Amino acid sequence: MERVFLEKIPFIEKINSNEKVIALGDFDGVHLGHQKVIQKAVEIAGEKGLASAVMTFYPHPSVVLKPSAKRVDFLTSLEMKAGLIEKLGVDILFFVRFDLALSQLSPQDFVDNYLIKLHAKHVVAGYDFTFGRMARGNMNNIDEYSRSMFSYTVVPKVEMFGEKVSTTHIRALVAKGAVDDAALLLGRPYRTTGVVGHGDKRGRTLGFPTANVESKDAFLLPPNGIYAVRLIVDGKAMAGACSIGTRPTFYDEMHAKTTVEVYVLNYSGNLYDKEVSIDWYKRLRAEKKFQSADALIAQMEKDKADTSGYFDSERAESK
Ligand SMILES: Cc1cc2nc3c(=O)[nH]c(=O)nc-3n(C[C@H](O)[C@H](O)[C@H](O)COP(=O)(O)O)c2cc1C
Ligand SMILES: Nc1ncnc2c1ncn2[C@@H]1O[C@H](COP(=O)(O)OP(=O)(O)OP(=O)(O)O)[C@@H](O)[C@H]1O
Repeated sequence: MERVFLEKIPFIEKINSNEKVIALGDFDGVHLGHQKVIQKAVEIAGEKGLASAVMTFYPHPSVVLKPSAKRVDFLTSLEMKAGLIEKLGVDILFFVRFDLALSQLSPQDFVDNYLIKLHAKHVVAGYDFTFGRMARGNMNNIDEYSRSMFSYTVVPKVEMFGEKVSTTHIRALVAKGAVDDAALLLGRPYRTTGVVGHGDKRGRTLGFPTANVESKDAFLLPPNGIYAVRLIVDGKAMAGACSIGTRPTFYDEMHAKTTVEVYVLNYSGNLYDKEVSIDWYKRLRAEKKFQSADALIAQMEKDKADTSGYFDSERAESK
């Protein structure tokens, strides 16, 4: 898949002249609704013998339109988003720089300067997609702006649990720890990425060495607690119990710092400085302050058993 960053109009020299079917949207999370929109574009491109493309925006429009609300709750980094879109069979991914100037374009200027210039022959978006200043352009009036240069398809609402599958809903689920429900809407487990740093090295003295995962991207993290996860290292997925929290057994509130640590089941080896991903499957319990290290160890034994139990039953179900 070709990745093209479009910084400023005119960017015409960057564009190949292939006629395209373009799917439009922000696509944070690439959830089931987004997948439907993108798959539709790939399918129509196949039928018409055109190239398939996705147009997305960076940074996220809310970063520009509401700078006061510092966003730290993205479901996917730019890199993850691109990887997921690539898997859907898309030929070209356009990242359009979203700035105030872009937000002020009229719907007609957006259509002229982006869709027509990029040689769109067909456009696909969800039923609630909007474009142009004050969100005046939408899928009911897009035809008025198209200059008869492209046709279009509107993807109807994809629903689950009786409501629209949306990034807003998935963020709310992750934020309350319902990572199992979030996975149903994403079509895969919720994933965060990071690098394994050097923790306090206390874990091994407790008999539970942990990989402390430090993220550079502004991912949304589930709330403090213990989770059944898979840690992905060098392409290999390993079951683990993940603790996210301030370790109240060892640190008082004054010294509390949130860490994300994974105890990988049945593993001994060195994970320091590795780039890893965490797939979040199931919240097991809240974080607690224990009266002694021994009491914490007893609970961690139980967490380990609960994690094994969770993945055993998951395996049995998928057979
Ligand atoms: C499965 C698991 C459950 C944990 N549960 C708690 C807990 O309930 N309370 C707590 O204070 N710390 C908890 N921890 C965090 C431990 O205190 C932490 O792993 C230990 O202090 C080692 O820290 P270090 O990796 O920075 O050396 C848990 C860790 C794991 C792996
Ligand atoms: N559940 C859905 N069903 C059909 N189309 C959808 C659905 N969710 C998103 N889309 C479409 O996918 C594209 C990208 O949507 P967008 O990134 O705005 O996400 P969203 O999930 O609707 O997010 P938000 O919760 O922020 O409104 C748009 O064309 C949008 O209309």
